[in-house]
Amino acid sequence: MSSATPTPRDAGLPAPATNAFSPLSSSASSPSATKPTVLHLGDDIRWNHALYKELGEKFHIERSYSIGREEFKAALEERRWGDFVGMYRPFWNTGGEMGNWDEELISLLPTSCKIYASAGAGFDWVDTRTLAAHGIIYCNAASACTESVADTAIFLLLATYRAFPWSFLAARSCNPHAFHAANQNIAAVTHNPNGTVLGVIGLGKIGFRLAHKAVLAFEMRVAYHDVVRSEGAERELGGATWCATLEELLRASDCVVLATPFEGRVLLGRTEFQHFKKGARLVNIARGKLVDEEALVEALDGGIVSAAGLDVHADEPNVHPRLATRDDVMVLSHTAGASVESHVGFERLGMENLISYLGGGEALTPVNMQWLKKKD
Ligand SMILES: O=CC(=O)O
Repeated sequence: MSSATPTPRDAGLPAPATNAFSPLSSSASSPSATKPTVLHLGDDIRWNHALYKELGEKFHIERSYSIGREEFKAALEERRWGDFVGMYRPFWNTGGEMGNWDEELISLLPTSCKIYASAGAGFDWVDTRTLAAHGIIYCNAASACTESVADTAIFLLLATYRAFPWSFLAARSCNPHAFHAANQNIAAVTHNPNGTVLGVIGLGKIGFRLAHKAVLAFEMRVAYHDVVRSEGAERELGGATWCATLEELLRASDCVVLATPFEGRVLLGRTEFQHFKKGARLVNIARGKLVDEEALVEALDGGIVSAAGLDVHADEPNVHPRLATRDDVMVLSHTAGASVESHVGFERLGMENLISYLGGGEALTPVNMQWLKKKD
Protein backbone atom coordinates (compact mmCIF):
# COMPACT_ATOMS: atom_id res chain seq x y z
CA MET A 1 0.00 0.00 0.00
CA SER A 2 1.42 3.36 -0.98
CA SER A 3 1.89 5.82 1.83
CA ALA A 4 -0.12 8.29 -0.26
CA THR A 5 -3.23 6.13 0.20
CA PRO A 6 -4.59 6.77 3.68
CA THR A 7 -5.88 3.73 5.52
CA PRO A 8 -8.81 4.20 7.90
CA ARG A 9 -6.28 4.18 10.70
CA ASP A 10 -4.11 6.82 9.08
CA ALA A 11 -7.20 8.95 8.99
CA GLY A 12 -7.67 8.37 12.70
CA LEU A 13 -10.70 6.16 12.20
CA PRO A 14 -11.29 2.98 14.16
CA ALA A 15 -9.66 -0.20 12.89
CA PRO A 16 -11.76 -2.30 10.48
CA ALA A 17 -14.41 -4.14 12.46
CA THR A 18 -13.21 -7.51 11.16
CA ASN A 19 -10.11 -7.19 13.35
CA ALA A 20 -12.16 -7.58 16.48
CA PHE A 21 -13.30 -11.04 15.37
CA SER A 22 -10.03 -12.33 14.09
CA PRO A 23 -7.98 -13.06 17.16
CA LEU A 24 -5.34 -15.18 15.47
CA SER A 25 -4.45 -12.67 12.82
CA SER A 26 -2.58 -9.41 13.05
CA SER A 27 -4.13 -6.16 11.93
CA ALA A 28 -5.70 -6.00 8.50
CA SER A 29 -3.54 -3.24 7.13
CA SER A 30 0.17 -3.58 6.41
CA PRO A 31 2.55 -1.52 8.51
CA SER A 32 2.60 2.12 7.62
CA ALA A 33 5.76 3.18 5.81
CA THR A 34 5.91 6.37 7.80
CA LYS A 35 4.80 5.51 11.29
CA PRO A 36 6.57 3.30 13.81
CA THR A 37 4.58 0.29 14.97
CA VAL A 38 3.22 -0.40 18.43
CA LEU A 39 2.03 -3.90 19.27
CA HIS A 40 -1.22 -3.86 21.25
CA LEU A 41 -1.59 -7.04 23.34
CA GLY A 42 -4.98 -8.42 24.34
CA ASP A 43 -8.46 -6.99 24.01
CA ASP A 44 -9.62 -3.64 22.69
CA ILE A 45 -9.41 -0.63 24.93
CA ARG A 46 -12.69 0.11 26.66
CA TRP A 47 -12.56 3.68 27.91
CA ASN A 48 -10.03 6.13 26.51
CA HIS A 49 -11.07 6.30 22.89
CA ALA A 50 -9.81 9.81 22.15
CA LEU A 51 -6.34 8.99 23.45
CA TYR A 52 -6.28 5.70 21.54
CA LYS A 53 -7.13 7.65 18.41
CA GLU A 54 -4.17 9.92 19.15
CA LEU A 55 -1.95 6.86 19.63
CA GLY A 56 -3.16 5.58 16.26
CA GLU A 57 -2.30 8.92 14.66
CA LYS A 58 1.27 8.68 15.92
CA PHE A 59 1.82 4.94 15.53
CA HIS A 60 0.75 2.11 13.34
CA ILE A 61 -1.01 -0.26 15.72
CA GLU A 62 -0.68 -4.00 15.27
CA ARG A 63 -2.83 -6.36 17.31
CA SER A 64 -1.85 -9.74 18.73
CA TYR A 65 -5.14 -10.24 20.60
CA SER A 66 -4.95 -13.22 22.96
CA ILE A 67 -2.78 -16.00 21.67
CA GLY A 68 -0.96 -18.72 23.58
CA ARG A 69 2.78 -19.02 24.03
CA GLU A 70 3.69 -21.22 21.07
CA GLU A 71 1.66 -19.16 18.62
CA PHE A 72 3.03 -15.95 20.09
CA LYS A 73 6.63 -17.17 19.82
CA ALA A 74 6.06 -18.28 16.23
CA ALA A 75 4.58 -14.87 15.41
CA LEU A 76 7.62 -13.10 16.86
CA GLU A 77 9.96 -15.40 14.97
CA GLU A 78 8.24 -14.74 11.65
CA ARG A 79 8.03 -10.98 12.43
CA ARG A 80 4.27 -11.12 11.98
CA TRP A 81 3.89 -7.68 13.54
CA GLY A 82 6.97 -6.15 11.93
CA ASP A 83 9.69 -4.27 13.77
CA PHE A 84 7.56 -2.74 16.46
CA VAL A 85 9.03 -0.12 18.78
CA GLY A 86 6.75 -0.65 21.75
CA MET A 87 4.21 -2.98 23.33
CA TYR A 88 0.98 -1.95 25.02
CA ARG A 89 -1.15 -4.07 27.33
CA PRO A 90 -4.16 -1.98 28.38
CA PHE A 91 -5.75 -4.30 30.95
CA TRP A 92 -4.82 -7.37 32.93
CA ASN A 93 -7.75 -9.59 31.86
CA THR A 94 -6.11 -10.33 28.51
CA GLY A 95 -2.80 -9.95 26.73
CA GLY A 96 -0.93 -12.25 29.09
CA GLU A 97 -1.79 -15.55 27.41
CA MET A 98 1.77 -15.97 26.15
CA GLY A 99 2.82 -16.56 29.77
CA ASN A 100 5.74 -15.13 31.65
CA TRP A 101 8.04 -12.72 29.91
CA ASP A 102 11.34 -14.51 30.42
CA GLU A 103 14.57 -14.71 28.41
CA GLU A 104 12.99 -17.18 25.97
CA LEU A 105 10.30 -14.71 24.95
CA ILE A 106 12.24 -11.49 25.38
CA SER A 107 15.06 -12.69 23.13
CA LEU A 108 12.54 -13.06 20.29
CA LEU A 109 11.53 -9.40 20.38
CA PRO A 110 12.70 -7.23 17.50
CA THR A 111 15.75 -5.11 18.37
CA SER A 112 13.59 -2.09 17.50
CA CYS A 113 11.47 -2.61 20.63
CA LYS A 114 12.19 0.01 23.31
CA ILE A 115 9.28 -0.06 25.73
CA TYR A 116 6.64 -2.32 27.19
CA ALA A 117 3.85 -0.33 28.88
CA SER A 118 1.44 -2.53 30.79
CA ALA A 119 -1.58 -2.40 33.04
CA GLY A 120 -1.13 -3.54 36.60
CA ALA A 121 0.98 -2.71 39.59
CA GLY A 122 2.77 -6.05 40.05
CA PHE A 123 5.33 -7.31 37.56
CA ASP A 124 6.30 -10.69 38.92
CA TRP A 125 5.34 -12.19 35.52
CA VAL A 126 7.90 -10.19 33.62
CA ASP A 127 11.66 -10.32 33.95
CA THR A 128 12.23 -6.57 33.90
CA ARG A 129 15.98 -7.00 34.32
CA THR A 130 16.24 -9.07 31.14
CA LEU A 131 14.04 -6.57 29.32
CA ALA A 132 16.44 -3.84 30.44
CA ALA A 133 19.42 -5.87 29.23
CA HIS A 134 17.70 -5.89 25.83
CA GLY A 135 17.28 -2.12 26.03
CA ILE A 136 13.56 -2.25 26.80
CA ILE A 137 11.96 -0.12 29.50
CA TYR A 138 9.11 -1.72 31.41
CA CYS A 139 6.46 0.68 32.69
CA ASN A 140 3.89 -0.55 35.17
CA ALA A 141 0.70 1.25 36.16
CA ALA A 142 0.68 1.13 39.94
CA SER A 143 -0.37 4.75 40.20
CA ALA A 144 -3.58 3.96 38.29
CA CYS A 145 -4.78 1.48 40.91
CA THR A 146 -3.29 3.05 44.02
CA GLU A 147 -6.60 4.31 45.33
CA SER A 148 -8.45 1.02 44.82
CA VAL A 149 -5.71 -1.10 46.36
CA ALA A 150 -5.26 1.25 49.31
CA ASP A 151 -9.02 1.20 49.94
CA THR A 152 -8.99 -2.59 49.92
CA ALA A 153 -6.11 -2.62 52.39
CA ILE A 154 -8.20 -0.47 54.74
CA PHE A 155 -11.15 -2.86 54.36
CA LEU A 156 -8.93 -5.84 55.17
CA LEU A 157 -7.26 -4.04 58.02
CA LEU A 158 -10.59 -3.28 59.63
CA ALA A 159 -11.75 -6.85 59.02
CA THR A 160 -8.75 -8.15 60.97
CA TYR A 161 -9.22 -5.81 63.94
CA ARG A 162 -12.97 -6.30 64.22
CA ALA A 163 -13.42 -9.99 63.33
CA PHE A 164 -15.71 -9.16 60.43
CA PRO A 165 -15.17 -12.52 58.69
CA TRP A 166 -16.52 -14.26 61.77
CA SER A 167 -19.51 -11.91 61.94
CA PHE A 168 -20.10 -12.19 58.19
CA LEU A 169 -19.85 -15.97 58.01
CA ALA A 170 -22.13 -16.38 61.03
CA ALA A 171 -24.82 -14.15 59.52
CA ARG A 172 -24.33 -15.75 56.12
CA SER A 173 -24.84 -19.23 57.54
CA CYS A 174 -28.49 -18.38 58.39
CA ASN A 175 -27.87 -20.39 61.53
CA PRO A 176 -29.35 -18.61 64.57
CA HIS A 177 -26.85 -20.31 66.90
CA ALA A 178 -23.89 -19.13 64.85
CA PHE A 179 -25.41 -15.64 64.68
CA HIS A 180 -25.98 -15.60 68.43
CA ALA A 181 -22.46 -16.84 69.15
CA ALA A 182 -20.92 -14.13 66.99
CA ASN A 183 -23.22 -11.48 68.38
CA GLN A 184 -22.42 -12.42 71.98
CA ASN A 185 -18.70 -13.12 71.76
CA ILE A 186 -17.12 -10.82 69.24
CA ALA A 187 -16.99 -7.73 71.45
CA ALA A 188 -14.70 -9.50 73.90
CA VAL A 189 -11.99 -10.13 71.34
CA THR A 190 -12.03 -7.28 68.84
CA HIS A 191 -10.31 -3.92 68.94
CA ASN A 192 -10.37 -0.50 67.37
CA PRO A 193 -7.31 0.21 65.25
CA ASN A 194 -7.06 3.77 66.56
CA GLY A 195 -3.65 4.60 67.95
CA THR A 196 -2.15 1.19 67.19
CA VAL A 197 0.88 0.66 64.96
CA LEU A 198 0.52 -0.11 61.28
CA GLY A 199 3.68 -1.72 59.93
CA VAL A 200 4.01 -1.22 56.19
CA ILE A 201 6.44 -3.37 54.23
CA GLY A 202 7.20 -1.31 51.12
CA LEU A 203 6.38 2.39 51.25
CA GLY A 204 5.86 2.88 47.52
CA LYS A 205 2.83 4.65 46.08
CA ILE A 206 0.38 2.08 47.36
CA GLY A 207 2.06 1.58 50.73
CA PHE A 208 2.14 5.31 51.32
CA ARG A 209 -1.47 5.85 50.30
CA LEU A 210 -2.86 3.09 52.48
CA ALA A 211 -0.77 4.32 55.41
CA HIS A 212 -2.07 7.84 54.84
CA LYS A 213 -5.66 6.61 54.85
CA ALA A 214 -5.01 4.67 58.06
CA VAL A 215 -3.57 7.79 59.70
CA LEU A 216 -6.51 9.92 58.58
CA ALA A 217 -9.25 7.39 59.33
CA PHE A 218 -7.93 5.72 62.47
CA GLU A 219 -5.09 7.92 63.72
CA MET A 220 -2.83 4.90 63.41
CA ARG A 221 0.88 5.31 63.97
CA VAL A 222 2.95 4.17 61.03
CA ALA A 223 6.17 2.18 61.00
CA TYR A 224 7.66 1.12 57.68
CA HIS A 225 10.44 -0.98 56.26
CA ASP A 226 11.79 -0.04 52.86
CA VAL A 227 15.18 0.07 51.20
CA VAL A 228 14.69 3.79 50.78
CA ARG A 229 14.05 6.01 53.79
CA SER A 230 11.88 9.04 53.06
CA GLU A 231 11.85 11.73 55.71
CA GLY A 232 9.29 13.66 53.65
CA ALA A 233 6.90 10.69 53.71
CA GLU A 234 7.54 10.26 57.43
CA ARG A 235 6.45 13.85 58.03
CA GLU A 236 3.37 13.52 55.81
CA LEU A 237 2.37 10.45 57.78
CA GLY A 238 2.46 12.38 61.02
CA GLY A 239 5.87 11.13 62.12
CA ALA A 240 6.23 7.62 60.69
CA THR A 241 9.10 5.48 61.94
CA TRP A 242 11.54 3.89 59.52
CA CYS A 243 12.70 0.41 60.51
CA ALA A 244 16.05 -0.56 59.05
CA THR A 245 15.27 -4.26 59.28
CA LEU A 246 12.19 -6.35 58.66
CA GLU A 247 12.55 -7.89 62.11
CA GLU A 248 12.46 -4.44 63.72
CA LEU A 249 9.26 -3.64 61.82
CA LEU A 250 7.57 -6.91 62.72
CA ARG A 251 8.38 -6.47 66.40
CA ALA A 252 6.88 -2.95 66.38
CA SER A 253 3.61 -3.60 64.48
CA ASP A 254 0.06 -4.34 65.58
CA CYS A 255 -0.89 -4.90 61.96
CA VAL A 256 1.60 -5.74 59.23
CA VAL A 257 0.71 -4.85 55.64
CA LEU A 258 2.59 -6.25 52.66
CA ALA A 259 2.83 -3.64 49.90
CA THR A 260 6.02 -4.66 48.14
CA PRO A 261 6.66 -6.51 44.86
CA PHE A 262 7.45 -10.23 44.85
CA GLU A 263 11.09 -10.54 43.94
CA GLY A 264 11.43 -14.29 43.91
CA ARG A 265 11.54 -14.96 47.64
CA VAL A 266 9.17 -15.47 50.55
CA LEU A 267 9.32 -12.53 52.97
CA LEU A 268 7.16 -13.91 55.77
CA GLY A 269 7.91 -17.49 56.78
CA ARG A 270 8.21 -19.38 60.08
CA THR A 271 11.17 -17.32 61.31
CA GLU A 272 9.52 -13.99 60.55
CA PHE A 273 6.21 -14.97 62.19
CA GLN A 274 8.20 -15.59 65.38
CA HIS A 275 9.07 -11.88 65.30
CA PHE A 276 5.42 -10.75 65.22
CA LYS A 277 3.98 -9.17 68.35
CA LYS A 278 1.69 -11.80 69.86
CA GLY A 279 -1.78 -11.33 68.40
CA ALA A 280 -0.74 -8.94 65.62
CA ARG A 281 -2.56 -8.99 62.31
CA LEU A 282 -1.46 -9.49 58.72
CA VAL A 283 -2.85 -7.88 55.56
CA ASN A 284 -1.56 -8.81 52.10
CA ILE A 285 -2.52 -6.72 49.08
CA ALA A 286 0.76 -7.37 47.23
CA ARG A 287 1.54 -10.92 46.10
CA GLY A 288 0.58 -14.24 47.67
CA LYS A 289 4.01 -15.75 47.20
CA LEU A 290 5.48 -13.26 49.67
CA VAL A 291 3.94 -15.37 52.45
CA ASP A 292 4.59 -18.99 53.38
CA GLU A 293 0.93 -19.93 53.80
CA GLU A 294 1.65 -23.07 55.84
CA ALA A 295 3.62 -20.93 58.26
CA LEU A 296 0.74 -18.44 58.38
CA VAL A 297 -1.72 -21.22 59.26
CA GLU A 298 0.59 -22.29 62.09
CA ALA A 299 0.97 -18.70 63.29
CA LEU A 300 -2.84 -18.31 63.35
CA ASP A 301 -3.28 -21.65 65.11
CA GLY A 302 -0.67 -20.64 67.69
CA GLY A 303 -2.23 -17.22 68.29
CA ILE A 304 0.90 -15.42 67.10
CA VAL A 305 -1.18 -13.84 64.35
CA SER A 306 -4.72 -13.09 65.53
CA ALA A 307 -6.25 -12.47 62.10
CA ALA A 308 -5.35 -12.05 58.45
CA GLY A 309 -6.82 -10.25 55.46
CA LEU A 310 -5.63 -11.67 52.16
CA ASP A 311 -6.46 -10.32 48.74
CA VAL A 312 -3.73 -12.43 47.14
CA HIS A 313 -2.72 -16.08 47.41
CA ALA A 314 0.39 -18.13 46.72
CA ASP A 315 -1.23 -20.48 44.20
CA GLU A 316 -3.95 -18.45 42.48
CA PRO A 317 -6.61 -19.18 41.47
CA ASN A 318 -6.44 -21.71 44.28
CA VAL A 319 -6.90 -20.44 47.82
CA HIS A 320 -5.22 -22.38 50.61
CA PRO A 321 -8.12 -24.43 52.03
CA ARG A 322 -6.99 -23.98 55.62
CA LEU A 323 -6.98 -20.22 55.20
CA ALA A 324 -10.20 -20.03 53.19
CA THR A 325 -12.34 -21.75 55.79
CA ARG A 326 -11.23 -19.90 58.92
CA ASP A 327 -13.33 -17.22 60.52
CA ASP A 328 -10.22 -15.26 61.53
CA VAL A 329 -9.19 -14.79 57.91
CA MET A 330 -10.80 -12.59 55.27
CA VAL A 331 -10.05 -13.84 51.79
CA LEU A 332 -10.68 -12.04 48.51
CA SER A 333 -10.18 -13.05 44.89
CA HIS A 334 -7.26 -10.77 44.02
CA THR A 335 -9.52 -7.82 43.33
CA ALA A 336 -7.87 -5.08 45.37
CA GLY A 337 -7.11 -3.01 42.29
CA ALA A 338 -10.22 -3.94 40.37
CA SER A 339 -12.36 -0.88 39.77
CA VAL A 340 -13.51 1.06 36.74
CA GLU A 341 -11.24 3.91 37.81
CA SER A 342 -8.23 1.58 37.80
CA HIS A 343 -9.13 0.23 34.36
CA VAL A 344 -9.49 3.74 32.92
CA GLY A 345 -6.16 4.71 34.48
CA PHE A 346 -4.33 1.58 33.27
CA GLU A 347 -5.33 2.20 29.68
CA ARG A 348 -4.45 5.87 29.87
CA LEU A 349 -1.11 5.55 31.64
CA GLY A 350 0.10 2.87 29.23
CA MET A 351 -0.62 5.11 26.24
CA GLU A 352 0.91 8.14 27.94
CA ASN A 353 4.07 6.17 28.61
CA LEU A 354 4.31 5.10 24.97
CA ILE A 355 3.60 8.54 23.53
CA SER A 356 6.04 10.27 25.85
CA TYR A 357 8.94 7.82 25.66
CA LEU A 358 8.71 7.00 21.98
CA GLY A 359 8.28 10.70 21.26
CA GLY A 360 11.71 11.35 22.80
CA GLY A 361 10.54 12.27 26.30
CA GLU A 362 10.70 10.45 29.62
CA ALA A 363 8.92 7.23 30.45
CA LEU A 364 6.44 8.17 33.17
CA THR A 365 6.41 5.03 35.29
CA PRO A 366 9.48 2.92 34.49
CA VAL A 367 10.54 0.22 36.93
CA ASN A 368 13.80 -1.06 35.42
CA MET A 369 15.79 2.09 34.60
CA GLN A 370 18.61 1.03 36.91
CA TRP A 371 19.49 -1.84 34.56
CA LEU A 372 18.62 -0.28 31.23
CA LYS A 373 21.03 -0.81 28.36
CA LYS A 374 20.74 2.25 26.15
CA LYS A 375 19.56 1.85 22.57
CA ASP A 376 20.01 4.37 19.76
O1 LIG B 1 -2.37 -7.40 41.29
C1 LIG B 1 -2.68 -6.52 40.56
C2 LIG B 1 -1.72 -5.72 39.88
O2 LIG B 1 -0.58 -6.17 39.74
O3 LIG B 1 -2.06 -4.63 39.45
